[in-house]
Amino acid sequence: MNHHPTDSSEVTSNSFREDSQTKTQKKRDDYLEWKDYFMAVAVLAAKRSKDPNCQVGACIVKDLKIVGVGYNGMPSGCSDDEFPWGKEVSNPLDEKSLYVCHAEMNAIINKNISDLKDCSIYVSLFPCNECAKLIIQSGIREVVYLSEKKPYKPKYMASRRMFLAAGIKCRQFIPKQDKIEINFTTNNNDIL
Ligand SMILES: Nc1ccn([C@H]2C[C@H](O)[C@@H](COP(=O)(O)O)O2)c(=O)n1
Repeated sequence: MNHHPTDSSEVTSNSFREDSQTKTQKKRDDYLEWKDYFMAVAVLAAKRSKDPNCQVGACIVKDLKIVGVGYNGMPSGCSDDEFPWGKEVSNPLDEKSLYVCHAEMNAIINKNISDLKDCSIYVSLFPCNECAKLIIQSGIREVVYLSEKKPYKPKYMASRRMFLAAGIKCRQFIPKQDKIEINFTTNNNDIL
């Protein structure tokens, strides 16, 4: 019996060709590396901060999964319109440092797993001594920071001292690229 290609078999062989083409296509190579991604999440979280002078974000990671995110802000129930954001002000009770929860503290408190043993924390600014204590006590083993302010200040020197003593790996993040772009353009028009 003679077999002539039918329309349907042509369709099948064409779609096979398309399929195998798609399969041999190389993956894109400008995707975000894990470390850049986690630091980008920390930097993005910082954009939620209402602090007029300094915005910090933190992202806690376990086995390449994000388990906590935070940024510096007033405690729950303490209105960020009413509590002071000032620094070195005449009334000592108006110092923001008395009230603000640091990004690392919020990320630790916001954790969605039972404990942070062996986690890494990505933070956009080097942690102060109070956050260093929290980081150590929570079981976090690695600190990756983007920048540091005044490393000679006792509160930052104390952090380094504690990290070293507690065996916490601490390193500065060197980004692959200076900038990443996020845009909210939708593909809605493609549907039409
Ligand atoms: N690792 C850090 C360092 C600082 N912060 C917060 C705390 C304050 O809101 C602000 C520092 O303000 P500044 O004294 O520089 O005006 O940043 C943090 O959350 N995490």
